[in-house]
Amino acid sequence: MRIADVKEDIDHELVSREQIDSKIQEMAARVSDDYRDKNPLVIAVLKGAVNTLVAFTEALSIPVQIDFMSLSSYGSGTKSSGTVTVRQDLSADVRGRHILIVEDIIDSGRTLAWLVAELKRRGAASVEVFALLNKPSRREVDVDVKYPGYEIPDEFVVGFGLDYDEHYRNLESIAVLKPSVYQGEQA
Ligand SMILES: Nc1nc2c(ncn2[C@@H]2O[C@H](COP(=O)(O)O)[C@@H](O)[C@H]2O)c(=O)[nH]1
Ligand SMILES: [Mg+2]
Repeated sequence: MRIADVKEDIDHELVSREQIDSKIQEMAARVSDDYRDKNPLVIAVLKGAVNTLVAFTEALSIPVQIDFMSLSSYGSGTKSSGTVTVRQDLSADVRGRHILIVEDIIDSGRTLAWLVAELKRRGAASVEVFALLNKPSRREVDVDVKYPGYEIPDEFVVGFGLDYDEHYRNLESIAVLKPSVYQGEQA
């Protein structure tokens, strides 16, 4: 789906598909070098990171395993509740594994900080992060992102896996949603 298909809901495009693909290729090349001979386990946070995971793992030149975790701190709104809930856990045992987390976006940092700590608690040998988008002005908790994507302003974005209330995930690029779409939502 393209911006033109939902143009009444979109304020403007923020990251084009070409920019997304180019950043993912750049990070995949770095990761392929860094993880050669490490047999990493790539963990994607559902559902928003799915598009990034697929493009990223296809661009790698090393074999990896893939697993998923479904975490929620947002419910159906645009503001984090601050509490991370596990909706679906990993199927893999992370003990002794080199883990690379793939995330769509870092906002407060609470989701990632929780996940990194949890994977270390479970005995991972190492835990690093690739996040396609980052809103540094919103940070509440420090997170170390070894493979950063694009820094974006404090705006609510959708597309390339990111949703508002389960809509817009199949938009091909990343765009700012018009506030009129979500104004009036429950706090
Ligand atoms: N569709 C959007 N989802 C967003 C946006 N900013 C954050 N998020 C979701 O929250 C988590 C991370 O939040 P955090 O506060 O714990 O860092 C992220 O994975 C998304 O699911 C946004 O602008 N649009
Ligand atoms: Mg996410």
